[in-house]
Amino acid sequence: MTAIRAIVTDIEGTTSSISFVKDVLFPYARERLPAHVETHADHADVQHWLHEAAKEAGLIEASRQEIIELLLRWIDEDRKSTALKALQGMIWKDGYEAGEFRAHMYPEVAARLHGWRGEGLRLYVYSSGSVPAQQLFFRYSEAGDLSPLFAGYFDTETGPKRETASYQRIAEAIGERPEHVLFLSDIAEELDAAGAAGLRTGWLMRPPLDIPTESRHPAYADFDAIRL
Ligand SMILES: CSCCC(=O)C(=O)COP(=O)(O)O
Ligand SMILES: [Mg+2]
Repeated sequence: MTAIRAIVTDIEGTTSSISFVKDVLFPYARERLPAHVETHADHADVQHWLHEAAKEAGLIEASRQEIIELLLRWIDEDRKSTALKALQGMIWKDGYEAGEFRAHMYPEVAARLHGWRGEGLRLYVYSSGSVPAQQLFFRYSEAGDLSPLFAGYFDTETGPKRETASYQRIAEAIGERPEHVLFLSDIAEELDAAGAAGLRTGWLMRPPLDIPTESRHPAYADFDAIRL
């Protein structure tokens, strides 16, 4: 078997629970998004992402209020829009820094990440959340600051998570042949795309899911079960 030299992990459903993202992070951003956009309307980055959101929706000359309503709808639909994710990340920063929440980590994740680093593997994140949101997530985790463990972060600016070309770009960016890179996710379509790019894959099926006897990607109940 080819040696694994780098691991790229998804966040939601893989290192951390879906419910932390859906029941804590998304409502926090939803509640504060209108006021955040209004009070930061003169900031260049906020203006940029509002413009990008309107462009994505094909809205011409939309008012700020219309774009805010659009973004709230996208939060409800869990749309993986790069513009929405950038704005959500800015709002979550306030929550993390005020100590209102810490990012959930499944119990074995921190020790296993430390273990892989100790074995010389390079670790990366690929999530729909923006790169700044990912950095905050691991910096303010329930298991302490895990951000020093990661060599880099990728978001949808690299491409959608269900497209093969995104994984080809990631392998190229980290300077490894795809067969030396293991991608971990809970979503079969993401793993299919990574596998088609030649990456090794690991499907996290956390309890109460049962590990099937056969599956199209190697399936694991947690990080400790992963065999490199
Ligand atoms: C960076 S934490 C928030 C994650 C997020 O916004 C999201 O949509 C989850 O996407 P993932 O690709 O990690 O499943
Ligand atoms: Mg996921």
